Amino acid sequence: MLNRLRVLVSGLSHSSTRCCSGYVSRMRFLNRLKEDDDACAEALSDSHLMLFHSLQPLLKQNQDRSFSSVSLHHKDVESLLQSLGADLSIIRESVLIGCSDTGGALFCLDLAAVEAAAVEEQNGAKFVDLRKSFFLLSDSAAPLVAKAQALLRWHQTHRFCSLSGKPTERNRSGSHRVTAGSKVIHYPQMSPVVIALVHDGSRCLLARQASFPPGLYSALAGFCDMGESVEETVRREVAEEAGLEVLSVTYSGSQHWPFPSSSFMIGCFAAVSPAHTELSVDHSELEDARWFDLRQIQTGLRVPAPPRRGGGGPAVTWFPPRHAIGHQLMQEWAEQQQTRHVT
Ligand SMILES: NC(=O)C1=CN([C@@H]2O[C@H](COP(=O)(O)OP(=O)(O)OC[C@H]3O[C@@H](n4cnc5c(N)ncnc54)[C@H](O)[C@@H]3O)[C@@H](O)[C@H]2O)C=CC1
Ligand SMILES: [Mg+2]
Repeated sequence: MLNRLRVLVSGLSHSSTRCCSGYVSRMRFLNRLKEDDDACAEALSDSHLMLFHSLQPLLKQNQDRSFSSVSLHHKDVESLLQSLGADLSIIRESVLIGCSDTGGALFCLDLAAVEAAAVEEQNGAKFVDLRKSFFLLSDSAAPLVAKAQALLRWHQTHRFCSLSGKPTERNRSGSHRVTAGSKVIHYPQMSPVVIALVHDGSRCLLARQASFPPGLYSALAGFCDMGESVEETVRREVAEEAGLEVLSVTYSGSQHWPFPSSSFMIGCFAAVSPAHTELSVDHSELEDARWFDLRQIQTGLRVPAPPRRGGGGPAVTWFPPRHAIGHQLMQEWAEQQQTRHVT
């Protein structure tokens, strides 16, 4: 499942600026780089940098037609910037995002200061909007690209202290910013959001907002209010949006979601009574909400996201891509239903 602990990559080198194999070693290595500016600067000089331009990741198409993000070694980024006559000091803006599969630290860098087309041409790749990238990248690659973009965005939008209005300065890894001349520290933040697959025992409830692409349905979602527990948010959102009373809430998994700015999605199942399933949809929030049975969910899960455009007919019903937690909830529910029918 999406957020069951997924070990990013393994590393084998034992030098001080590279992480060792094993999850504990890698996490301690990354934590040291967050806290020690000198160690981080040293690691950066022998690291790969995932490239962005104006928050769009650089993607290249592989021989098997799949897509991957482009990460260049520090020295290749220097060569690239030199060839474009750009200031090499922008590399200092790199943000630490994890460990690469060759064992070194992995950073990301936004090349907004140089011409996008020149970078694309030199790398045989394209800068692609993040939403589009999500549909092109594999479900193992998309989360790291999303994390990188979210951190770059956070740095771009937190250049000033919200308390004093003074400029903020980042540490070397980019794990936090400090208000100039003070000890006020600012850390990247996510907004907690619940996403709940409401079910009545044999069907589940999906909805679409007017802003969704045609035919897309997903589980109900909503931002947590200050002071609320996850269970309270689920009960409130389902009551507000669909007019239903939730009887019980079960946690499934979680996910960082970069749109429109970082949310922390908490995925749950929400049971309602099969005797009280009549919907009263809040049309200021939702364009439509409907009950789907197992067969309809299984059919929808097989439709590629987004589906190929047909010739003007009614939009086919489709669900979020495989790596979205909305998809994972539907998949899990369908598997549970199937097991119930078999046993
Ligand atoms: N990963 C996935 O599968 C899915 C992710 N989502 C994400 O969940 C998020 C929340 O879903 P919605 O139904 O839009 O939420 P929602 O039902 O809470 O409605 C959004 C409204 O809540 C208010 N709001 C309260 N706190 C807010 C905050 N911290 N940031 C922004 N607006 C806030 C605003 O008025 C906004 O228009 C969306 O950003 C969407 O991208 C939604 C469905 C599927
Ligand atoms: Mg909502």
